[in-house]
Amino acid sequence: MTVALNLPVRNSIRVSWQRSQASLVDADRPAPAYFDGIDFDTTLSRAARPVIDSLSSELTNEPVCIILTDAKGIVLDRRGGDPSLIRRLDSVDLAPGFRYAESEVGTNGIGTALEVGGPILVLGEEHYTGVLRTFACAGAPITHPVTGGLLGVLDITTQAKNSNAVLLSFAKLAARRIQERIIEEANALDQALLSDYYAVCRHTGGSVIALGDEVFMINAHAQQHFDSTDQAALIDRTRDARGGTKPLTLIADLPSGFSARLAYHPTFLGDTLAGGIVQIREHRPGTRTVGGARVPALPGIVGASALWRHTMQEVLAASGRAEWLVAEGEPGVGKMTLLRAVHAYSSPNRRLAILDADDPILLATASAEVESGADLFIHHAHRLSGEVIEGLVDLLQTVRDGSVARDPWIALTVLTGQSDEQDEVGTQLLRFFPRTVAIPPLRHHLEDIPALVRYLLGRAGITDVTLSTAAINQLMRLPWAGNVTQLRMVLTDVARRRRSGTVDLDDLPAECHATTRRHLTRMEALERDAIVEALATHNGDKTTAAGTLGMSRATIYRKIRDYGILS
Ligand SMILES: Nc1ncnc2c1ncn2[C@@H]1O[C@H](COP(=O)(O)OP(=O)(O)OP(=O)(O)O)[C@@H](O)[C@H]1O
Repeated sequence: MTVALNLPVRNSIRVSWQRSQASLVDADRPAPAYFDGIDFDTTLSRAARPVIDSLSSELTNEPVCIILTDAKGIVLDRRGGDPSLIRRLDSVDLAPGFRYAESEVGTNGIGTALEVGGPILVLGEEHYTGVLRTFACAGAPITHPVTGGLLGVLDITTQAKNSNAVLLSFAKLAARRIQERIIEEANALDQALLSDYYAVCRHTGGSVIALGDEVFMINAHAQQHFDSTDQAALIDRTRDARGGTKPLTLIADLPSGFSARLAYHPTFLGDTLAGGIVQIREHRPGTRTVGGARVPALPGIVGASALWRHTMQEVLAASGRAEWLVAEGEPGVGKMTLLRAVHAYSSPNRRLAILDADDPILLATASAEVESGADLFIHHAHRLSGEVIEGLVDLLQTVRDGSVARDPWIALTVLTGQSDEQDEVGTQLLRFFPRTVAIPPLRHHLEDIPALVRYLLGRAGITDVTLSTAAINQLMRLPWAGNVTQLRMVLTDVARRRRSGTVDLDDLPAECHATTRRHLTRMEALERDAIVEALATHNGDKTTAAGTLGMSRATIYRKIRDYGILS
């Protein structure tokens, strides 16, 4: 079907038809996109709920529906309406999750109100697509009363034959009522935040920042204590905490050379997050940097993030003091690599004997090495048997008693959490180690990924391949359950498939297109990879991808969400 753009219609409608045509909207079968995982705990949804509750209670079984959308036209809520109207709305996908943007379904009360930024009534034949011409829709935009930003649309839809001039007044009234509720809620949330902020300022007397939705406050103590460039760095760092619902500690590297620890605590009003309070605690100079000196570059070790440098500093400090050390962390975080590099730096003239817990002659080798004056490193100590642990305890006791010629430095690595769960024997071993350093998982220092990628590619002799910014950004969004080891394997895989040039987002293996942290079974991983492949083959078209996989549209949307596939 073609739309006659020269029909005698209102100017606003004709212009909307022209826009619809320019967007290549299918005038016969519009196909609004579907979005899963809608967040219902937003300022708009919270403010709209009671307004829509009250209006819709009067409209049950009336041929009128109230529809709320977000600023993109995605339907968030649909209420009221008799069964026949609901069926008809379902048949044109005017239902929660579908996007009623003008560019997708042509002229309509929702999309056109968003496009023109004002209220509009679209009556029957004024709709661009044929299937919508049996409806009349009045859409009124809802704007944020403080920022003026567009939040969504309140739309009233009925059948064209029931259309009535008051529809638009009704929609405008409801939109205004929602805006009033947004102000009421914002006031209450800001009050809660302000009261927490003053309480923390009074209680601590230190530097405090309050982070609200629309509010940012930094107290006088912080302004006096930090110069303007350090303040800018602090403010920048608080971005990572904004919106957090759990307490969080962040380290901020300041241009002055100091670093600060930021302790974030969320503030709630009932169940609603009002914002959060950040207390700024300065690190004593020397905790992360010795006398203001930078952490030395260690051969074979990459990473300049605050957290990674802090970790290096802790291991360096223990090794420098010859303090026996346990390095604890998830698999592949770099425990062994870091300990070896630190030892080579701190004690270049001493031999480090590296033993793995699975070594069947570990005990004999360890004794001989210590006797010969070597330092000792036991990797994966959480896997040591009780018998070997007992032998090691005896060996370490002998060393402590001063029975060996030269005091060795001894380090262990254990998997995260294992040092707390050791049995009696393990505890006896660990009591020789006064210091445990947590080696952070890669997801806690994602900012090191660009440097790690360059380093790992170079180390593998892959010099003709670089990663595009989009590909690097994608790597920096992943959970990396296998840490740096997993990153190394991904890069090897990438380089096998592309021997030179720039690796883009689509060249990354399927595991890099999903952000789920859940451990997937083999079958689930295969299914996830098949969905990623199908989406890539069909340029992200979920309906076609679902068809080729023999899935329904609803199933593919659910699986995309479950597997965290980035579409
Ligand atoms: N900061 C880093 N700089 C350079 N390479 C790193 C870094 N961290 C880890 N790697 C590399 O990642 C891989 C895994 O490191 P390593 O074997 O030290 O981890 P691990 O924590 O001891 O692992 P596991 O417990 O699984 O044995 C190695 O190839 C190592 O070179």
